[in-house]
Amino acid sequence: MLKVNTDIRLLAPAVTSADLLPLTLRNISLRFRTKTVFDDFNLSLDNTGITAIMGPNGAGKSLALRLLAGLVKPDSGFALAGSSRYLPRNRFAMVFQRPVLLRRTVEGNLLHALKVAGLDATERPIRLAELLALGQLQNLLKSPARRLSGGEQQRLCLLRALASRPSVLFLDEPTASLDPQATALIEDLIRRVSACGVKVVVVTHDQGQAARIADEVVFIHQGRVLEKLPTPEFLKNPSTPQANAYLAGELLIH
Ligand SMILES: Nc1ncnc2c1ncn2[C@@H]1O[C@H](COP(=O)(O)OP(=O)(O)OP(=O)(O)O)[C@@H](O)[C@H]1O
Repeated sequence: MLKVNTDIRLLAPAVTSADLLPLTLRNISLRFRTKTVFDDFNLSLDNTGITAIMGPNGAGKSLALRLLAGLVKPDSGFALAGSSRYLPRNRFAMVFQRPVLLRRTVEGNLLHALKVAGLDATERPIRLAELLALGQLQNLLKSPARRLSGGEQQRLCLLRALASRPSVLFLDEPTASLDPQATALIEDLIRRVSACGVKVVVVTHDQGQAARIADEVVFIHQGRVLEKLPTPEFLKNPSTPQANAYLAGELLIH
């Protein structure tokens, strides 16, 4: 475990996230051929902490995350960061459910990310060592990234996302296929990133994970936000029958 001041030097956003909040989706419509995913979808995230997006399969969670991050363009409506329709993609970072890593070593992947983040060549080795320590990957420095275990790959993806010291971190089911120990390491990192002032938005199906790390939960069902509540309240006392059924593990088809 690194010290608090090291965390801040490593993880605090290069520019505070304050001007990017709320993250907003306004009057979004999105359809694929015959399927309408969103029809006048609205969402506003003003909480500076960790927001979990939950909901059944196909509800629109991943697409909502991608719209917020500016990775998907809606048919109509728009995303806002703060009051601006210009989304500063260089201040956003995204980690996907399935790690996508370069065919290089752990070191090669991180050095590439640090170069892209604009660090000059003399600074990169220092930051590389700090990031490796943060993710407990020092011993795997020279290993091909794609040969790592699922948990190690996901940790590397998270470190790579943090290389640019983003203001907002988007995570799409980052621990979906990981065991409890690997999940705990990722959650510890997410909590520390958030404590340093990075706005975190995470899609998860894991109620335990929401309870452990999220300050609030947004519940999406069939392309609509049905709930937006502090996590304990959502988990104990959701107000809609759909969220109750989802939390009880019932199939939500309609
Ligand atoms: N590129 C695409 N082409 C066609 N349909 C798509 C595309 N991307 C998403 N969809 C559809 O949009 C709907 C919402 O997708 P999304 O990935 O946001 O769901 P989700 O809530 O994240 O689900 P899950 O929990 O299963 O990951 C789904 O019905 C999905 O099949």
